[in-house]
Amino acid sequence: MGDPVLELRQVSKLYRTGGHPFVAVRQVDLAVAAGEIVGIGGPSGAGKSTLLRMLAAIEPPDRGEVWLAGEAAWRRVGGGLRRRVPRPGYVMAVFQDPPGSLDPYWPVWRSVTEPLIALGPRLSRHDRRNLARDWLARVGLAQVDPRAMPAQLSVGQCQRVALARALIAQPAAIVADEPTSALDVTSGAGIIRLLREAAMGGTAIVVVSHDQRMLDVLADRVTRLVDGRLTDPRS
Ligand SMILES: Nc1ncnc2c1ncn2[C@@H]1O[C@H](COP(=O)(O)OP(=O)(O)OP(=O)(O)O)[C@@H](O)[C@H]1O
Repeated sequence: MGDPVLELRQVSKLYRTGGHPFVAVRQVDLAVAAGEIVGIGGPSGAGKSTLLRMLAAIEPPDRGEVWLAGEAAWRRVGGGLRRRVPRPGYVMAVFQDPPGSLDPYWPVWRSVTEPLIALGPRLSRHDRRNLARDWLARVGLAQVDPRAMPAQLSVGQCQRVALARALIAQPAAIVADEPTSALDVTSGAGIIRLLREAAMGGTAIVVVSHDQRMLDVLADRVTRLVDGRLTDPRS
């Protein structure tokens, strides 16, 4: 088997609020292989979102290491840290606040197709709109005009736009924070199907949620984060 797509090695994260240190994530080890879906449950404030941000190499850990495809994601350069990902769009994140994670001044087509720009293909505005229309249909938003602005969409629709944006560049990994929280049962089932399809295509997926049933249905392996510590996987 090759290197894990995403890996945390003894990762800890500490926040200082009002001068008081608070350990949000404690010595977590986690490795996710290509095509694997890992679910992480746990109570509010357990550190799940913090863990996802570190898996996506958005935020560096204070202790331990994040590895992507067998390479350290953060390198010390001078006095600071430099982020290194194997390629643009290697890991795509879907955050908990879908409207807030879309640029409010961009039409939906632009947000959905943005990850493709970093990968190099020169696409006309016309092509980008058509591609966005296809991907919107795949996430159950065939009725949404790609020229719509985020403010014209519901929270659940924004959540699906964010998922289309994550899927479009066929990333090596997707990390998703409560990806079905704003959706009705049918739409949620559609998202679960899309994530499964992505995993069958080789994408490593980590989903955090309070919804234990959804995690049980979706994931190959479900674990829990409690007070920043990962408990033993249940399967
Ligand atoms: N940027 C930050 N600065 C200070 N404290 C933070 C920061 N981000 C998170 N925390 C704290 O770290 C802890 C874990 O937060 P986190 O959002 O990771 O939990 P969570 O399990 O995702 O919670 P929820 O399920 O409610 O979203 C919380 O106590 C939170 O207040």
